[in-house]
Amino acid sequence: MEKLMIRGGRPLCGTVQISGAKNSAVALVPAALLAESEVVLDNLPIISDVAVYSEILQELGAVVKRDGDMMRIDPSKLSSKPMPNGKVKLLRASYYLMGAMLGRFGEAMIGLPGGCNFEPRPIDQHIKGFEALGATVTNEHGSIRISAKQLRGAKIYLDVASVGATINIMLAASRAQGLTIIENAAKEPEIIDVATLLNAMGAKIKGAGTETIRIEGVARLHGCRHSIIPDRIQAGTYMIAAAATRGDVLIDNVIPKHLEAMTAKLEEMGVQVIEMDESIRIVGGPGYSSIDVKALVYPGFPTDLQSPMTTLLTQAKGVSILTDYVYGTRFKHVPELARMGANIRVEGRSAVIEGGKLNAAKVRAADLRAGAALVVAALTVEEGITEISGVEYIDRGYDNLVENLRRLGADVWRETDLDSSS
Ligand SMILES: CC(=O)N[C@H]1[C@@H](OP(=O)(O)OP(=O)(O)OC[C@H]2O[C@@H](n3ccc(=O)[nH]c3=O)[C@H](O)[C@@H]2O)O[C@H](CO)[C@@H](O)[C@@H]1O
Ligand SMILES: C=C(OP(=O)(O)O)C(=O)O
Repeated sequence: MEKLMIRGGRPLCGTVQISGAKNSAVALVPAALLAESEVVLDNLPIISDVAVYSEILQELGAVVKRDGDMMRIDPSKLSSKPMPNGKVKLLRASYYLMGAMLGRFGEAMIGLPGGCNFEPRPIDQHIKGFEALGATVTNEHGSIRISAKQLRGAKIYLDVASVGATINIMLAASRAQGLTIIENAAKEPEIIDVATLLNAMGAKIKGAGTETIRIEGVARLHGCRHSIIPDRIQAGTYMIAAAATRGDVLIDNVIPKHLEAMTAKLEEMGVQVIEMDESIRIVGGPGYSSIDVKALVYPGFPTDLQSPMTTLLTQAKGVSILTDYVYGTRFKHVPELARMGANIRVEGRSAVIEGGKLNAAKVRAADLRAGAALVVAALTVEEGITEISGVEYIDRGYDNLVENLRRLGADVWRETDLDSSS
């Protein structure tokens, strides 16, 4: 295992290129399994979640070729195979194999997903959707077995606007007989990206990005070429890091519309945000005001930016309150920030943050965005070196992090974490 070493105190300055979105990529790669010929994905992020997914696809018999940010997936020789354990346990989004394999073969046997377990993350709405489509779903020793002689379109109301359930139902329903209507669907941009890919493969999906999605099932899907949308969470993290270090950073290859909640909150604090067509410039200032933030489903402030935003709020004057209405206990970054001198208390689903300087410390990333919060914190520290272990979580979602930060002037490097290997 490795750890990140950061000597902070330098304002980030320059330009950073944002890669394709993790949460799109981990859905688009399994979506390709529904095609009967080659799918080419461009602008894929180089992150461990995608690397693991490509290994899973090869175990299932797909031919996968990767060249930088491009991946060719030929699923024509794919076979239906149970995947109870192994790599599916390494990432959360392995649940998309359920919808993809069910759509392609009428059956799937997949182990329960792994990934960042910052709190219990049920998949009851995914299962409710598969059952509504006519599948039988059983839990066998921690694996989900799903089978259907013939998937049939249905009207499905989601109790919560779940990103994963919306996409999983779209995947399976693309190959069902007749019309599926998802009500109270999630509206995240990654859902539109998946629908765009599926439609390019021959699916008939309308309404993605709204709360009602209509999917007219088709008999077969074919290959295509698709470019993945930019990662709004990665972009938001760099926006936060630029503001926290009082820097001046141009964040390039973004869709500013996807970052409206982030932009609004930064402006409210007193950060200068300049939006262009495909980039956003952040100009930090000497002092920021405390604010309240509510993490909500899209287009609200994203829960995936809640942890790094907590760090930024330690740099504001006074008391800020950050409430997470999506994941009410996603606060594993808080005790680690406290080791760095932060004054934060968790009350119910809120973090109450009092502004103040942070110190260097040895800290541990317990999940992906908790890791991002610690990286931003370390960049603000004026004296000493912060050591962040648990880098494997950060590598799940940040393409080229160390190089990007170095190009922006940060003093950051990786070292072998001898403590974790002993
Ligand atoms: C791979 C991927 O895209 N991950 C994202 C996805 O996760 P994921 O798709 O797992 O998150 P969901 O949108 O499903 O979860 C939203 C809320 O619904 C609840 N819920 C969800 C499903 C279900 O069957 N039952 C249920 O109760 C969850 O506990 C949570 O409180 O959306 C989350 C919310 O934006 C993000 O934090 C994750 O980065
Ligand atoms: C929670 C996240 O991802 P996942 O759902 O893949 O664990 C995230 O990206 O912040």
